[in-house]
Amino acid sequence: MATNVITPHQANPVASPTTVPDEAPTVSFLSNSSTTASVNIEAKAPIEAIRALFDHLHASTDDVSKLNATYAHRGVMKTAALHKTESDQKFTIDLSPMRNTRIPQELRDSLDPHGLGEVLNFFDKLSADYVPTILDSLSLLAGTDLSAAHKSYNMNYRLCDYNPHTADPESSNGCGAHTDYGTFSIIFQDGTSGLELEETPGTWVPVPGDATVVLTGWCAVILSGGRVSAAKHRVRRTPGVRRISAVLFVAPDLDVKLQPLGAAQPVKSFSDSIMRGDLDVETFKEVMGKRWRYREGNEEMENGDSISQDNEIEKMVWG
Ligand SMILES: O=C(O)CCC(=O)C(=O)O
Ligand SMILES: [Fe+2]
Repeated sequence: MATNVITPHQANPVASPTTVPDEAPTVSFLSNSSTTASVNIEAKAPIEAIRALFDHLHASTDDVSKLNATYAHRGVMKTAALHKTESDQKFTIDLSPMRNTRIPQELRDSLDPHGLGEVLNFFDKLSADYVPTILDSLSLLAGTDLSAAHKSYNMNYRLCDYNPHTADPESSNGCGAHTDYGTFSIIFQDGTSGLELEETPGTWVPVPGDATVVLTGWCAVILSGGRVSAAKHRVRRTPGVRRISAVLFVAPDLDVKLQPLGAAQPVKSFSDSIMRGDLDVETFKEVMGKRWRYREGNEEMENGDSISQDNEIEKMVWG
């Protein structure tokens, strides 16, 4: 497999000119405007297990109900795309590693043979193997140590099924344009293209379907004083084509104040409220999550609320 070099600032993601052996892992890049740091992700997501889990749940509304009952607050499997044409046309399963332990054993026993056990083991091992290394690389870009703000492993394990059988099978909207809220996300894909990065406003660059990418999010931008930038991205659907992805989201601890860390002057101009440290991760996550769920079709907005998640956040961050 070619080594894919992905940065949001590159006109075309291209195979690296350096020759790599066939078995070389796909390489992912964290990026800021002038520097890239590479992280070799050798892990391969259990795509077959993820597909099997979705197939089972699509066929068993009973198991979906049981799974969703383990997190009555928001549910675990999001199926709004079944009846809403205007929302993202995909199915999502959000597994919180903190909550996994609370899936009753009986349900684990019935879902593990359909892939759940393999999926959870994959993410648990992935986070143990890569989160510290990636935080170290990001700390170099940020010019400050980020590990102290990430002690509790505040993570989300997300599975996505861009399935042709949704309310609007012809829609190209798989996942609307957004910037992830946390520190970084690792995206695994099943070989199907569709993921795109925004290079300059309005210019979208496709990511090869077999690349594993690490994308930075808003929390990395703020904690690094603007030394790390975050890529806006989206997923386009090809009608009739199924696409499976798996994403590990890593965010700072919930009580961390979102302000530039360390003694160095920020390189971007942040809002007064960010500079004062008024906003903590938990509050930020709540604001981001509301807009996110609206786009996914899982929550209605109040009249007058902005539907554009990034505009709202940009106002909070840059003032
Ligand atoms: O499915 C993908 O490739 C990306 C999904 C994504 O960006 C997200 O869930 O935040
Ligand atoms: Fe994302």
